[in-house]
Amino acid sequence: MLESTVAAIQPLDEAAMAAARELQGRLTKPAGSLGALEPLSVRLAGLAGACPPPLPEPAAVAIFAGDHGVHAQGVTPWPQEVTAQMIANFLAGGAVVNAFARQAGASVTVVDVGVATPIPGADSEESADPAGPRLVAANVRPGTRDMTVTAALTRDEARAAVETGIRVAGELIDAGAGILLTGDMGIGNTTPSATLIAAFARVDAEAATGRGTGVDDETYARKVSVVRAALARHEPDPADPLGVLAAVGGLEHAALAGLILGAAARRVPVLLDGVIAVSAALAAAAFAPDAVGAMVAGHRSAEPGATAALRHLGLEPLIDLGLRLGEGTGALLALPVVTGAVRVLHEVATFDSAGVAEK
Ligand SMILES: Cc1cc2ncn([C@H]3O[C@H](COP(=O)(O)O)[C@@H](O)[C@H]3O)c2cc1C
Ligand SMILES: O=C(O)c1cccnc1
Repeated sequence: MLESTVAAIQPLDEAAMAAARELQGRLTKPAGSLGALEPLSVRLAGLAGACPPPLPEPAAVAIFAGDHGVHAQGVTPWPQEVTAQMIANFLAGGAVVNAFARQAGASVTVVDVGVATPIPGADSEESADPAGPRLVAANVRPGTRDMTVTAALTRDEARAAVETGIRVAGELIDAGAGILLTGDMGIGNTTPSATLIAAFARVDAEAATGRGTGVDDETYARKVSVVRAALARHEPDPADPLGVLAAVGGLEHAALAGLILGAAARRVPVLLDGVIAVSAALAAAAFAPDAVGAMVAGHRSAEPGATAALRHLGLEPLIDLGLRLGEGTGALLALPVVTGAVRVLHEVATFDSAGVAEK
């Protein structure tokens, strides 16, 4: 499934992009006045192979959740159980991602791809709201292994998680989604994110590592040395993305890479959230460079590694609000910007049709 998905990812359609550029030039506004929205609309036309491209509706957030063996190294102040507890919170609709999803009109799908502790209330018989958040049980293993000691995952485990992401993308698109948004939950996951960014974007451990949920100076220094130790132990080869994900990734990172590949193969845009998402996007781009055409960077996370990853991908984030939460929150806040970029091509009059004089 991974190989056939990668093979299905094709370059953007040049004719549709030319048509969108030409249309942008005829709309009743000075050329270029919509800034970053104009090249975004052109790229989405190229992705859809149509001008105008479809409005990116409805939106679906997929939150991939997993735990991390490297938690044992003291890289986060939060207990591992918080991953499972936050899943219960997502399913009850009480997290920030739920508030923003309601605002944006997006569905929420939570995928347990490798949580280590029981999800409170997950086995309850209570009939869930069919329109409410949904849990997909796809646990590959209860958390990764500690990457400072051994590979986090076997190649087969990493592949299973990637293929879960591809499958979820296909299911959401089959159910009608016009855009996918990445979400994550996994206590400790900014550490593998930093390691993936250092490996793929070839930046130093310190440049790739941030303070995550707000660690103190001592924990930050430990975190950088954990990233450095993992890189030294595994010497991950960016030309072998499955190997990199297995050595130093997380199950949610692998699944997010799969979601991105699955969206790109179906030519549906995927709106990236923060540092976890962009580290997974580096893996997706290593599998299939043309997958970058389907990626829209929602926001600039406060994590320094996110900026390094976006630079490597050649993506400019749409918004920059200093967010450092994850869950899909930054992607959801950026969604109206993406919709606006496309809506312009559908609804704005041309100088000709509106009888507005040109300069
Ligand atoms: C209550 C709570 C809710 C969250 N929602 C997202 N994250 C975010 O923080 C975690 C990564 O940070 P670190 O690597 O420092 O542990 C991830 O679970 C991420 O999604 C949360 C973290 C907490 C504590
Ligand atoms: O950038 C993010 O998404 C992020 C940053 C810190 C902690 N969790 C997530």
